[in-house]
Amino acid sequence: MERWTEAAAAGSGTSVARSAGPSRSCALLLRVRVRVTMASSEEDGTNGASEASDEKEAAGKRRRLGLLATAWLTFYNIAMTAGWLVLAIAMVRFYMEKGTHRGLYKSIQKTLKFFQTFALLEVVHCLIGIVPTSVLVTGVQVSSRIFMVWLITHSIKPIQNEESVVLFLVSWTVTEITRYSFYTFSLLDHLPHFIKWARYNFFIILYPVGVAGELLTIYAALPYVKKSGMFSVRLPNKYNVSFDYYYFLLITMASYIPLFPQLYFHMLRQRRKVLHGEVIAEKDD
Ligand SMILES: CCCCCCCCCCCCC/C=C/C(=O)SCCNC(=O)CCNC(=O)[C@H](O)C(C)(C)COP(=O)(O)OP(=O)(O)OC[C@H]1O[C@@H](n2cnc3c(N)ncnc32)[C@H](O)[C@@H]1OP(=O)(O)O
Repeated sequence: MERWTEAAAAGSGTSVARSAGPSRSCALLLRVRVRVTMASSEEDGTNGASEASDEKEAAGKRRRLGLLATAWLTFYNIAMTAGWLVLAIAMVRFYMEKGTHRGLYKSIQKTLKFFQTFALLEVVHCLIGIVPTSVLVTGVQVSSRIFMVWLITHSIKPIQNEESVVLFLVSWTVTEITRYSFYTFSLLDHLPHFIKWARYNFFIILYPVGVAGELLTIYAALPYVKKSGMFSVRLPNKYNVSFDYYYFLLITMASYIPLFPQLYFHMLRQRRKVLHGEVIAEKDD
């Protein structure tokens, strides 16, 4: 039988770490979640009491979040789950009808662009403190997706039929259906175990597969970018500034090396915390 308690490790003893103000996500507060493992619910006979306290905790969490924020997040997560589901259905239908991935991106691009761009709001959610997530981690995750959608796949038409595009599209889609439905059911206090399990297990495979798809797609774009000189600014010009998109892409690819492991290990820590109740001490930002 497990029960969660949260304590701020700033020497303040047992103050609750989950406050919903902007300072929540920005303060360098060390959040420590302590799992109190009880001998067994049958032995101590506290099963009912513990369930009641879980419910109280959930109700307290909702109160702290505020009705408006909860309503907005519920709407947002339902809309995003629906959007990515529409995308999944469109991809499966396309493949079943055409039997090839060629033309797939073109057929789903509008939906993809809309919902992936809408996800910029996630950074706003962190900034205003209505979700307890790091602005930095969310920012890197969302900006790399926006970059892939707008500055790579949308802008460089010849690569839209690459197999690697399918690789990241499928990884993103499965991930997002799971993730947004996880948030929705959590907010509604009816989280099926399978969704929780999927949220914190699928990423183990989908994250590397998605990143491989992204890197291979950028790699495929390099010759076109070099040849066309797109998004590049050459000297001489009146601002005396030069920018080479080709080298920018090489630097971006290299930046996956330090950044991706951080996101992956963040998710592994979340997994240990949520599925196995391990004690985690982590800086929020
Ligand atoms: C300009 C160019 C820039 C280029 C940069 C290049 C470098 C990039 C390198 C890395 C590239 C990565 C590319 C990504 C590829 C893919 O996505 S591949 C597919 C697989 N992907 C994944 O599995 C993604 C996994 N990532 C995520 O889940 C998130 O993006 C995250 C930010 C990493 C998630 O972290 P976090 O939010 O901390 O985890 P959770 O456990 O889900 O949430 C923590 C708590 O926050 C609550 N919450 C969060 N969001 C919401 C919400 N929308 N609604 C309600 N609640 C929310 C959540 O419930 C948790 O609360 P508690 O349960 O109370 O703790």
